[in-house]
Amino acid sequence: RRPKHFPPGPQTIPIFGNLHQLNLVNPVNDLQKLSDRYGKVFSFYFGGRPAVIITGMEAMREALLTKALDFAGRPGGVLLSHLTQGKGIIMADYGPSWKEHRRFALITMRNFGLGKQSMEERILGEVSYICAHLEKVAGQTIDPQTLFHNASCDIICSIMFGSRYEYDHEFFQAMIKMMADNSKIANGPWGMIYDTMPLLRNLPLPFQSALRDYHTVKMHVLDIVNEHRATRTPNEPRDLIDGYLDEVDKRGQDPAPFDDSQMLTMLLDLLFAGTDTTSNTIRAAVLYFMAYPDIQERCQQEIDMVLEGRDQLCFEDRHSMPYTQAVIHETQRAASTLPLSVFHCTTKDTELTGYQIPKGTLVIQNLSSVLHEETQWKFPHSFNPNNFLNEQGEFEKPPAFMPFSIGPRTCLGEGLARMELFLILVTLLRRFQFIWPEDAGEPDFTPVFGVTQAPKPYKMVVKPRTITAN
Ligand code: HEM
Repeated sequence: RRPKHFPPGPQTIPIFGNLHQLNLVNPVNDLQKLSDRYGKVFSFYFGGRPAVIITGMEAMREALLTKALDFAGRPGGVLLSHLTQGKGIIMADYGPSWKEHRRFALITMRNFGLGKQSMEERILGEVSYICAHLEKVAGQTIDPQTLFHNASCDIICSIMFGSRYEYDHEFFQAMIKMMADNSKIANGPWGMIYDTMPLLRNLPLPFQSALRDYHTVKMHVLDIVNEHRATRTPNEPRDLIDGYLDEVDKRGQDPAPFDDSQMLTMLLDLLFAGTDTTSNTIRAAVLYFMAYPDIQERCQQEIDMVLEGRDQLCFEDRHSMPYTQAVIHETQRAASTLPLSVFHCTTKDTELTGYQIPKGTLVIQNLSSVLHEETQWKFPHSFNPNNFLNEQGEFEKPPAFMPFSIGPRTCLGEGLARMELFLILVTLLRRFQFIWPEDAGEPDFTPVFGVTQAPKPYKMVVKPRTITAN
């Protein structure tokens, strides 16, 4: 039975709660239907555990901005928190350790060039590997998934480890596969079963491989940390790991909360959060370019005009490319890469839209509902860059654009991700034409659900463009 003044929701049954009312392969539509019936803030039982689902922009802003600290916790007892043991950043409890690691990661990424020339160079350097690969396969029909995953992951590796991997490196490939698999398991049916039925956790079910893979990558990253320890010069950080080791030195006898175990989880957090997210968004963008060749061509005309035969692009160029900016943002809106964000929990007894929510309640942000909310968008259900253009054709970002979430737990990598999306997609559009293969049927936009949602695997043909100087 729901507590008094708790948000309303569907009738529960023993053991399952409301789980039987969700399509576990992709629950987003079902959550939207339940909101249509019970309101923007409703409750749902995952087994015996109550969760509050937030739908739509107004309620989202009330929870994550107006009552930011009340809703800034992360839940324990779910697969992701078991993997990370509540350490690092993503699944860390709201408190001093999370705050200091988040601050450290943001400052260090800035010191290694975020917002400065060097981060642009790092990303553009990686883009040259993508272009070299695409030139080799020009005219052939290829699946771009691995290529974009490799590139996104390598950018994070270069910030953390000081060097990138060759795309065919054995460990690199294993790590990328682990991240894609774990993302699918963590928010898919097996993740739900793990989270709601603790009695099944020790059985040999697919979430066991998620736990095993996570440990394998962690051990490899530990080797990289130890190598850094042996070769570093204190106070001359080459990368994020050296920066962390300097921080531990600075803190002397009592380095808390900085230690090896926190560092490893933070490194895996950044790898995990920074790979699939960006790569799946790039893949969605290319799918839309092929499905809407007129939009692709209009971007290319704008890019050619702004760059005027210049070789190199820079992040500042985005201000002169309103249409292309609109297309990239529209991709993020339509792709809704983290449809249910990362789960939160309340840090104290609180209220939302008049309902009472006790401390420790699981909170799920339906970000996808905001990105498609009918009262917030000119064209909520179709792919249309005009969602981000005003009547003068200028780029404008509506307040309901929140793919990175909002509030104190908002995506730590937003700045990096926005720079990557712009530099990678604009360079690719400038150099190549993306063509939907003739024998591939109609493009299918149905997403594959996970912590990070992805387009279904697809094939594409690339053709090098002749850049026209204006
Ligand atoms: C298109 C790309 C990306 C999208 C759409 C995205 C989206 C998100 C979202 C929705 C959250 C959850 C926020 C919340 O709980 O309220 C999040 C958290 C996070 N993201 Fe991203 N992200 C992207 C790229 C990145 C990159 C490149 C990095 C790495 C540098 C990164 C690092 C993180 C971290 C560390 C968190 C946890 C923040 C915390 O708990 O304090 N993300 N991201």
